[in-house]
Amino acid sequence: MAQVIAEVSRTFNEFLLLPNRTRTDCSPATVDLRTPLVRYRGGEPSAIELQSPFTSAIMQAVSTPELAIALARNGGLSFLHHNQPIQDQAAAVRRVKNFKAGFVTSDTNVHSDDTLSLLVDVMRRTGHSTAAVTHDGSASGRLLGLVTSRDFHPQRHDLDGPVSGRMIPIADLPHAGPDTTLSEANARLWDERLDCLPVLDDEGHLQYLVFRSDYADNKRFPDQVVDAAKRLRVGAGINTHDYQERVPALLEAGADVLCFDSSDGYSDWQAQALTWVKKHYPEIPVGGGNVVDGEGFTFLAEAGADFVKVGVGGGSICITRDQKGIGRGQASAVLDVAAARDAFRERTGEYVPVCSDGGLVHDYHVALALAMGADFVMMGRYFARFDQAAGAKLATHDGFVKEYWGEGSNRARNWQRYGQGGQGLIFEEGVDGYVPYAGDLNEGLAVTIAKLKTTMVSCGSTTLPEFQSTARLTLVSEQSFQESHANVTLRETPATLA
Ligand SMILES: NC(=O)C1=CN([C@@H]2O[C@H](COP(=O)(O)OP(=O)(O)OC[C@H]3O[C@@H](n4cnc5c(N)ncnc54)[C@H](O)[C@@H]3O)[C@@H](O)[C@H]2O)C=CC1
Ligand SMILES: O=c1[nH]c(=O)c2[nH+]cn([C@@H]3O[C@H](COP(=O)(O)O)[C@@H](O)[C@H]3O)c2[nH]1
Ligand SMILES: [K+]
Repeated sequence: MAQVIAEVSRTFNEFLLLPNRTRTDCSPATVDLRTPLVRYRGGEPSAIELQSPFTSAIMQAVSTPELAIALARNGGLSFLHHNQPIQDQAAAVRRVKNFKAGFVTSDTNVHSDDTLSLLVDVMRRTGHSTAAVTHDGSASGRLLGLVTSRDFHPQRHDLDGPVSGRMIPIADLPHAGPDTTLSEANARLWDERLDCLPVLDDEGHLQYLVFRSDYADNKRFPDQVVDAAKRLRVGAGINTHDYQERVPALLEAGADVLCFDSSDGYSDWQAQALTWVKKHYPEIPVGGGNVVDGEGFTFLAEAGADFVKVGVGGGSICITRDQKGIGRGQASAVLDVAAARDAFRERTGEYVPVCSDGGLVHDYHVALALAMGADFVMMGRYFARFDQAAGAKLATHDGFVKEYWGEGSNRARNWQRYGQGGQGLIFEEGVDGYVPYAGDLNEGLAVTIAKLKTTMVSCGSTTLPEFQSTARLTLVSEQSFQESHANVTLRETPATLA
């Protein structure tokens, strides 16, 4: 006979945190959000630590190289999606690993005989006003000169003339060699009063541009997640179909960590694939999932998973519960899995971090997931709203939106699902839609981090392990849920005090 779990399956909206005593040394400035990403033995540090407990979802609409760079600079980590050819995903990994703070690959490039009017078009398209003039018009061609929007004016200069007529030629242009460090480049920008310093290789080919206007930007990220060579860290999603080809290519490209991406990780496919990766590439950490209970967690931890992802059907674009009748309220799932993780540590001495994936609707849900035992969270909708995500930004009568679609939706054309038994996609497990546009990740995530730190201060915790072990949670009734929201008619515009 089927077994019925006695406990009701609960979501984050049903819980609130109780304040604990806050001591005077506990303030947002003293809160430390560091958290382990991968399995470690008690007493030893995790081989990869995040500086803040955020990862971005393994989704086409979310985890681009641009987003991965921005998130790693802010202390988190992205998992680049695998719903693309192996060489394309490897190239995306390389783009993140080759990122050098302050060293920009020029995106506004022309030939010396291109016209000024073409240059105006290129500048309009990229939004940048400094162009590299190279022998082949590419970002890595031999540098012939630089031309900026200040070097010509449509009323003074013939826009049909060549850019070479207005560029500053390389002979007169201060430039630097390939071994230049960022601090050396910045010193020259200030000492020589330059706006831009091109960095060339030994053959005179353009490598990067360093801009004075980025100076403050480079100092802004004290919490970057980097490898031993100070390169940003990046993760990559993999699947249980083509891992024997995909994993070596991703490792070659420099991926720091991998994660199996599946709606249901409690399967022999995933255990076999984990065993294979651990046997052939023991050096690379690899996460597994998704699961929703202790049984699924223990299965994957025993198969070698370096972290386990929790969540079936709770995501904002998910319709798995409607379609397959599979899933569990995310709060119940995280609590159950976290208990199994603690039991696994007791039994084996190994700590296998837990990730709460999907279904985080409000910023405070992140605090709840962490309090319930998650070591870090993964979010799709949240990151899809930012400039750095892949979806197009569209204007509506209510303001801007960004496109966001599920990996199980028709739009994702998820090849491994299409490939089943030679059939196409029989039914969708995700939707295709829009989320409100939220601007730049750097600014949006800073607000979420500030809220999380303030919540932890109210709960009297300066570290995540302390938060997890001392948090007190209460269930909310429908009535008290109503009480939580503002109950006045809101002004259309904020009031200003005289
Ligand atoms: N977290 C969630 O609640 C959900 C997530 N998704 C997302 O949708 C995407 C697709 O997920 P899934 O459909 O679960 O993909 P999947 O590739 O894990 O599974 C697809 C089907 O292939 C089977 N399978 C897996 N490996 C196999 C192998 N080596 N040989 C033969 N059959 C194999 C599975 O049992 C399943 O029936 C993922 O990006 C996932 O994250 C979709 C639905 C729900
Ligand atoms: O049922 C689903 N159908 C889909 O098409 C789909 N695509 C992604 N995912 C999962 O949702 C997570 C992101 O959820 P949020 O947008 O709520 O952060 C992701 O991290 C995934 O776990 C899907 N689930
Ligand atoms: K299963």
